Amino acid sequence: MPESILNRILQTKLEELAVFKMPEITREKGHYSLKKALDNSNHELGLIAEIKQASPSKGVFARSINATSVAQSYERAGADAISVLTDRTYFHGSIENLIKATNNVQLPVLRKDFIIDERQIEEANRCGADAILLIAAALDPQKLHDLYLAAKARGLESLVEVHSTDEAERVLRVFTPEIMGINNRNLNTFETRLAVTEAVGKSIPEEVLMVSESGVHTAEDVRFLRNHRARAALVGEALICSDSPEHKIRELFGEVVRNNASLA
Ligand SMILES: O=P(O)(O)OC[C@@H](O)[C@@H](O)c1c[nH]c2ccccc12
Repeated sequence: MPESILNRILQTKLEELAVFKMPEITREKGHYSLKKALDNSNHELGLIAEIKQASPSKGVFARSINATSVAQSYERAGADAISVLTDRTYFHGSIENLIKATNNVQLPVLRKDFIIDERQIEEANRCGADAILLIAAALDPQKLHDLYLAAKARGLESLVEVHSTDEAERVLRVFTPEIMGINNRNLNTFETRLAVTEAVGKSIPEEVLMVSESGVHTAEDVRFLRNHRARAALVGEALICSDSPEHKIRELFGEVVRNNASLA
């Protein structure tokens, strides 16, 4: 059987953690709430806009980016929150990009990485992050719950990511996260289908804020997700690859607002 990409990434994380050094900085600001920001979105569907330079499936999208100006352009265009990929090896991200984003926007910032150890949460907190990603496919549910509580103890929220009904049910047997993400992309094969949100969403309780992640490219995609109970979308590639992220955000999310306004 071919080795899965997720397993390869997790192996690299273990190697990185073996030589991990905690940054010697202290957090200098309070925490923004991701949940509140998404609940209070001005869009019909909340938006977490992601700073992502490359991915194992698609290669490099943006060779050099200025994380400060990208984060600010997302904020100007009305994003409710920012996600910053910090994995270097597979996604060309960095902790420096996380620090740039948290220092330069007044929005909640999510640290997007493969988090398997409490030290990565402490690091995220020191760098000013407000939330972290916890991936069900990478952690057993009990460990995931431990990390969720370790984040919460530091004032950080967690986006708990699942890709299948089975994964969702395994997490929900242990605890009910406040925010759950349904990744439309399979992290082993990278196949991406928005219908994953439709299917897996059925097993997510009403009170959980449900975020649909990956593969959102058009206003029609946004409408589809909204019609299938998603309350927010996490969008990376479509924004990074457009000439103007601001224009793209309006194209994706503006139309939904206009449609509804015309119904009123
Ligand atoms: O670039 P996209 O297709 O808009 O996807 C963004 C985001 O959902 C994706 O980067 C992502 C979702 N879950 C992850 C876990 C690890 C790394 C990356 C991800």
